[in-house]
Amino acid sequence: MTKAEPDRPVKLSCRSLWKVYGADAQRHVRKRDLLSGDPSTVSERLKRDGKIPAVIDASFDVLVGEIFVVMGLSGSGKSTLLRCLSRLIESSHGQVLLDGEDLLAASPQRLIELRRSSMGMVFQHFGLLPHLSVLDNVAFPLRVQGCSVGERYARAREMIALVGLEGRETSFPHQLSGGQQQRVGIARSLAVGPGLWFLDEPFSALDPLIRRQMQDEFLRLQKKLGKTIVFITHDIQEAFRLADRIAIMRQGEIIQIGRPTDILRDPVDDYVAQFVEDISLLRAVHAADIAVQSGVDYGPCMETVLDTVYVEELVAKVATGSTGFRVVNAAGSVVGTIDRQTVLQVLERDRERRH
Ligand SMILES: Nc1ncnc2c1ncn2[C@@H]1O[C@H](COP(=O)(O)OP(=O)(O)OP(=O)(O)O)[C@@H](O)[C@H]1O
Repeated sequence: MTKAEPDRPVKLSCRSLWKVYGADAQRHVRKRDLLSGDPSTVSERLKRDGKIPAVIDASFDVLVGEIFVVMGLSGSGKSTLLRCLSRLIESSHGQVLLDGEDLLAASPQRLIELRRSSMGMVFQHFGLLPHLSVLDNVAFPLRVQGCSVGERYARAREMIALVGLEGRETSFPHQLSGGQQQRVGIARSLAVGPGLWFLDEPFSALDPLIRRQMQDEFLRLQKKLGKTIVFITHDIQEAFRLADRIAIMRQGEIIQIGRPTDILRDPVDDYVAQFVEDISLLRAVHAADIAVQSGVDYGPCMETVLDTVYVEELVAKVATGSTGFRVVNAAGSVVGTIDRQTVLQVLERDRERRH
């Protein structure tokens, strides 16, 4: 298996993926044409020929256990990319490897198996079966897999509890709010225990408050489950809240891939810089990003914090008297320290870039 980081194997690998729409594109777009020049020139040529290059030469790796967010404006190609990755549609060219297995070469039978056992999918429109109860909706994919009644109801109840819908097992979709329906969709997609989870704008039909709650819920679930996730959104705030890494798409091309803090610090061009100008550094930079290996003791008002907390939290602590921080990871090992001054510098930098 390829390794992008020493201890994080690659779950999903996408190599030079293209999807071109248009009359007879599948027949008329030849692979050698796609490879006949630099991708931007090829894509301009395709457009002149009346084709729509929806995904242009996309390459990236998604690591085991990471939330990989694909972000872009409407029409930038996000859904098309996701559909090519899950092979809901056929790409025009490229390679998609799931745990090293070439998905684009998989037989229809193998694809069905993979979809049933290894991939979960959640879409914006919840896609629940209206005539089935919550319990039966969640148990449905297990029925398709051929699990016994006892087994599938037990698992479905477990998933319903996981998404906080205990007590609503006998309700029907129309009796639930949008947020609750999406929870059922999430429970259903998790029922088969997929290692890879595709989410296409799962919260965008929800109003802002519920959306925020669902994002928190999603992060809580992910902490527990540690799935590998490809998450599509057009909402930059959502992308920055959820992502381990973000891929930014513009007109079919991925123009930057990076951790939220790297994108903020070093946007690849003015387009990306404008996109992220409203994002607060305080909610994008984590303690781990500014910790240094110094071993300095900042005295009795030094606090211990997790490496995943945002600087926003550190600012609040500094305001109430903290003199510095000892930063630890989830296993409790010290990864570094942060002095009060560094926290205040991030605050200052955030003020400068937003004024
Ligand atoms: N079946 C199709 N036939 C022709 N063109 C298509 C088809 N599906 C998508 N497109 C075009 O491909 C481009 C990318 O569309 P896509 O739906 O992937 O974008 P998106 O970023 O997901 O947009 P949104 O956020 O609005 O869903 C658009 O120009 C769209 O019009």
